[in-house]
Amino acid sequence: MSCAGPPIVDLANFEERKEEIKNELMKAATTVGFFYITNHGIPQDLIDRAFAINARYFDQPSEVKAKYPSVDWGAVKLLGYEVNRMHEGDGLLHESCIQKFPVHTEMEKIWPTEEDVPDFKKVTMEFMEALPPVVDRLMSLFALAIGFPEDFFKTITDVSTTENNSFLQYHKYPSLEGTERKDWKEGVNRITAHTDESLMTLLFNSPGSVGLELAAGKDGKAVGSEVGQYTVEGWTDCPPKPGCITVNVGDPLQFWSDGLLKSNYHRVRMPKEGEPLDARYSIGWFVWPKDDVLIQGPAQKYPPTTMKEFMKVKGQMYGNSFHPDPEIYMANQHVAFGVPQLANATPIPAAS
Ligand SMILES: O=C(O)CCC(=O)C(=O)O
Ligand SMILES: [Fe+2]
Repeated sequence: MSCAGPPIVDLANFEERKEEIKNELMKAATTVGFFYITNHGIPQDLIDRAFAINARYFDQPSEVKAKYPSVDWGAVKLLGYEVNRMHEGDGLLHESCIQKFPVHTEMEKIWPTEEDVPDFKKVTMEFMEALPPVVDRLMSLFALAIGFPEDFFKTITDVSTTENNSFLQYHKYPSLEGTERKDWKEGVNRITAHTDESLMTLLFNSPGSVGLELAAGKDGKAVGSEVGQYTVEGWTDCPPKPGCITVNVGDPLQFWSDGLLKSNYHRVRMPKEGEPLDARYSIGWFVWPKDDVLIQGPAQKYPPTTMKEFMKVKGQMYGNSFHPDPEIYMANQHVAFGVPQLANATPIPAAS
């Protein structure tokens, strides 16, 4: 097992160890912006079943997946199936589908039927229900550390109301077997460099999956602000760890903490020489604050905003890159997701 990657924070005996855990979380979140959690309470068997459903969903023929397309939905667009191609009409680089709690009635159009993907709804619901308690524990400690009441984020992210926007995203990065490495254009990634628009993301990567990288803290450097010129430097691997969930800070938490907690760049790069070319699966739980809640830290370092306003500025789901320097951040707003990789992309054959 590799020792690389962000720190591991052990959540065992949470109630008795709150102070210690808070300090460890803050150390990671204020530097790397990423950390692993262990003893998080989510049974491995449930995670395995969610991954099995993930594969079962994406293994359906395109016509089946096309029955459950994305729909515009308030400030956060998309529910349902989405694809990201290297270039219009070329090979598939990444597919995803988004699920929310059924308190959102739009979900009725999104759940695949039992015939199409048996057990999809059952397992997805069981998995989603297991996640908020983990988020609440982490966010209660971040709230205290930032200077808010312990339950500050609990109300803002409460999943039981229709105002809630948190979502689960199943990802598949189709197999690259049969493609020629020399045909991969330089700079093409399975997911390009981005920061998350969520308050916080719980990321599940299947064992042995490669490619997640992060550019942490001061080593992450945005270069250029023109479309096609944008790069980030200082990448390090963030491999999956057995029994751990990868967690990262997102943009609104950086705002809410007056820049203390870092929403750092990350990406999924293409496999290196010798690494597996098979399909890669991951699952993200994107903790999303309610649309109209005022986002501002105790020191008011950044201008106040709301999720609705922030998403307008950020533009797209996989929008643009947040930079801790507000000037660079604003300058980067027009650098759309995928543009750098699309501009020079070489086709790879479509996955079957
Ligand atoms: O698939 C992964 O490991 C990363 C996905 C990701 O960064 C995202 O969905 O925001
Ligand atoms: Fe991300």
